[in-house]
Amino acid sequence: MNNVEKYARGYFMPPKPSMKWVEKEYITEAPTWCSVDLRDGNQALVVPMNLEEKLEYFQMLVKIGFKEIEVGFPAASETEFTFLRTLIEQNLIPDDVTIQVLTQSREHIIRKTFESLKGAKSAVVHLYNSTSVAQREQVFKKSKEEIIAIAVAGAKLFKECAAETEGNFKFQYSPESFTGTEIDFALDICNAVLDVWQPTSDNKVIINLPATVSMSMPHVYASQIEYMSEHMNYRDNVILSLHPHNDRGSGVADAELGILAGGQRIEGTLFGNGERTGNVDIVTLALNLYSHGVDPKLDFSNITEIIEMYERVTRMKVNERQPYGGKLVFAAFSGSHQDAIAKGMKWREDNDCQHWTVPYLLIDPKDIGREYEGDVIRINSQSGKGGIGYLLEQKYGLDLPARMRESFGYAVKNVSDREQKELQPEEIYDIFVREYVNIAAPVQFLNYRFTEHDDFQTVVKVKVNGEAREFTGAGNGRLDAISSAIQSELGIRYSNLIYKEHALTVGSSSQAVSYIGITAEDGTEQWGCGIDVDIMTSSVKALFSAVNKIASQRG
Ligand SMILES: CC(=O)SCCNC(=O)CCNC(=O)[C@H](O)C(C)(C)COP(=O)(O)OP(=O)(O)OC[C@H]1O[C@@H](n2cnc3c(N)ncnc32)[C@H](O)[C@@H]1OP(=O)(O)O
Ligand SMILES: CC(C)C(=O)C(=O)O
Ligand SMILES: [Mg+2]
Repeated sequence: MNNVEKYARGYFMPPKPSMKWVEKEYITEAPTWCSVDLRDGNQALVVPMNLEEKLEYFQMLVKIGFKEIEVGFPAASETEFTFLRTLIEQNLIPDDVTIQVLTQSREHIIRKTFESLKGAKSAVVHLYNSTSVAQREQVFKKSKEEIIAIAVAGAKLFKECAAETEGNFKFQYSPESFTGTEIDFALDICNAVLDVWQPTSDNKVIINLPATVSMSMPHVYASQIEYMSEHMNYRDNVILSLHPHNDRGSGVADAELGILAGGQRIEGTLFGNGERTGNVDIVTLALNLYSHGVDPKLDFSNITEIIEMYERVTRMKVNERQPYGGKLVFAAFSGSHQDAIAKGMKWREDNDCQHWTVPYLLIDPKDIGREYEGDVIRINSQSGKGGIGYLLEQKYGLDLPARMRESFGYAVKNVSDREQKELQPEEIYDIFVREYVNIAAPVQFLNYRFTEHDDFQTVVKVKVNGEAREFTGAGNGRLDAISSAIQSELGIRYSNLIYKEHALTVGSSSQAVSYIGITAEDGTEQWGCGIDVDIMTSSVKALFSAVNKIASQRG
């Protein structure tokens, strides 16, 4: 790749850009959203959607809350035309939703477009022609004046057709390839169209400034938008719309800075489907606003359902790292992230938090229908005790002592590392049970009885390697008595007994769970867990589990 001299910047920075948008810190209210999924998105698909698919998609867009929807390019194909007729004739357009259709500035296409709109209560009719240097020179081979004439002729025909067609029509004009157009020429052509349409406060016109191909860094696009916004005639009666594509990966940034610079309306698609690298992703834009505490006026509370429909009817895939929608965007595999998330969640439970501040999670996954369990803390060899412990606690109600979490964390990581795979919660639970719970070999605990005088005396029935035996011992508590019986009968010494117990609130609520940690003579710490309906028995089982780990290592 050594042809860099082949390339040069092809955009036009406005003269003396004032860049007032830089001083604005954030977007204070949602723009008007216009979905172009069924037009720009559809025209980019390998197999464009059929009638039923477009209908299903339209209904989902309505459910999400879009009030403006570009439903197609009616003159393009029979399916496009029939789709629009179906929406109108079957009365499928809610009263508060305005449909939009696109047309080139060519007489027969404009006439066909208005024909398709017969009977529509209201619609935005969208006219475009290309204005960039490259398109003027190479495609249209026309002067600036001739390009303006194409736009003006279309604009005039719009008025004529609208007058002949019953319905309430709003007009929209796009200088297509705006980002490769000299800024003053873009202004001239928009003003020429506005002169024809004569917008008023009751009948505003939409001027849509597309980054048909994104060519610059976002601050340039924002400066172009600000320039147009400040210099355009009839500005009060113009709705300034933006239509970013994502060629440089900056569609979202273009849209956000463009809004700061004066854009009032955004055209985009769900998950950024669209020509080449796509249109700007409205899910991201809307949820970015949401994350700042600004109501986006779109509802993505069931993103899974939206993705299911989107993938089925477009035959596209939502990338796993796609902001908000991607399967992995809330997932934390790495130990320190999991630990911080688990602590952050706990903090929220324990404190009266007004705002969401959980580390690493920009928004609460639950707000868009994602689950903490399965979507957030996921376990592999990069994970740590915090996340693993959190998962055991959330899903199985097992609240391990801190030091046991550490020991268990390493056990789980080792399995994941060895098997080179992610571990599911059930597999983690199985490892826990296998490693710690009610371990009965080589010593199988059967039952105990106590007598109490000055201290507690016990007789514990066990089987050692299958052979029945009775251990006896005494201590100043029941567990202490059993512990001394085990140590003297088995000849095993340990110290630093750590004990924790709680009721099992997940699953069967009548169970008690105990955890015991002991330090063997060689200094290693061993952990055991006992689960039983009786709390005393659960702690004895926990002790035997820990002792069995020392005993089995001893051979
Ligand atoms: C950036 C965008 O997304 S723009 C929208 C793009 N979407 C689409 O094109 C999808 C739907 N389009 C179609 O189905 C077809 O292109 C149709 C039906 C609209 C037109 O079909 P055709 O006339 O057969 O073909 P085509 O689009 O190639 O026409 C090109 C001609 O239109 C002219 N033209 C293209 N766009 C425009 C326009 N916006 N205004 C006026 N003339 C235009 C070209 O200069 C060319 O002229 P020429 O015949 O003198 O060379
Ligand atoms: C028709 C126009 C608005 C378009 O889709 C674009 O320029 O990308
Ligand atoms: Mg486009």
